[in-house]
Amino acid sequence: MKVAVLGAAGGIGQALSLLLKTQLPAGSELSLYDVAPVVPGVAVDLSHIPTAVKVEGFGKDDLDAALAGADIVIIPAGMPRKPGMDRADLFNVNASIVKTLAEGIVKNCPKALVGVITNPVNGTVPIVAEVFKKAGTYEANRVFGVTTLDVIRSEAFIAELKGVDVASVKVPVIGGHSGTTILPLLSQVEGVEFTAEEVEALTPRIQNAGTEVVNAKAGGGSATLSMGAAAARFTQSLVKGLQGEEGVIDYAYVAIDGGDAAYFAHPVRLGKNGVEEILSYGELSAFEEKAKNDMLETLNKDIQEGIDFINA
Ligand SMILES: NC(=O)C1=CN([C@@H]2O[C@H](COP(=O)(O)OP(=O)(O)OC[C@H]3O[C@@H](n4cnc5c(N)ncnc54)[C@H](O)[C@@H]3O)[C@@H](O)[C@H]2O)C=CC1
Ligand SMILES: O=C([O-])CC(=O)C(=O)O
Repeated sequence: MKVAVLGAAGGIGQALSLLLKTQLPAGSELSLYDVAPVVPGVAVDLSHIPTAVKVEGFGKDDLDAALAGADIVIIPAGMPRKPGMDRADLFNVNASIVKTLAEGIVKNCPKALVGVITNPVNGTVPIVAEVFKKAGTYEANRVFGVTTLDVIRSEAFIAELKGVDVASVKVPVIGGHSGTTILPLLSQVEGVEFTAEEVEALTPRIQNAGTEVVNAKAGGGSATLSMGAAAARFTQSLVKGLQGEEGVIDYAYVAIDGGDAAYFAHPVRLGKNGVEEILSYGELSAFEEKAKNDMLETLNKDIQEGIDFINA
């Protein structure tokens, strides 16, 4: 199993790479790519951790070698937010970074499963898909926007609010990955009940949790450690699917035919080809149904911006 992390020297990239070095199956290869000159050092540093995962670092001119034969590519490359910015404000800088990296994937590992972390995820996932379409290598089941941070935050906040064991909390989160497009389905959380007031307070807390971190870091970036943990958890789901494990279900922002929008976070069953089945997110409460309908205009605009970036 070869896993490539593109943007591996950054805040998320380093946290994720550390977790992958300690969690990937024995015999895996971890390929670290970044344009920052520190990346070979990150690889040497990680290589001193005694696990059976081989780590190699690749600098800015070595994207081809970093990607050659990769089974999974995770992309946290790009600029993070500062206080006062929306994720959409990152589009201009990050769109071209994601485009370049997607072109590298087309050339070197067109069958890889690709997890996009770079914001704005609502628009960067369509960019990857459009690059693959242009090259004739697109398979919708292999491209994912990583929304796991919304899921793990929901788990943490609910366990804290309700005083329950966090390991027992499971929270579906659907939609996109910015503001109101993030929709936690609190009505479906088993074993806990929420009052209407709790739903009205907790839903925006989850939607604005990224901003909570951006403001607390006061200009020093956005979530990196929790995102590293989230991305490691999602990568493990992809790995388990590739290894043929049965019943691997996770949430991700994926292309949907005839769904709420062209891309929408759903529960998906993962397997040897990535998404084996897009599962229904089930019944929504009246509050959730309204929140879903209200978000679609923003989400569709974000998606179109990504599509237009490649095709305009
Ligand atoms: N999907 C999600 O839930 C989340 C997404 N993010 C996003 O992840 C991205 C990265 O965030 P951080 O790691 O905090 O930023 P960072 O600035 O710490 O790291 C970004 C890394 O990307 C590298 N990079 C820039 N251009 C590159 C290129 N063309 N090829 C390879 N590497 C390149 C930089 O050298 C740097 O090492 C941001 O866009 C941020 O908004 C952050 C948190 C959560
Ligand atoms: O808020 C940001 O800019 C980073 C992010 O996507 C998150 O933490 O959910």
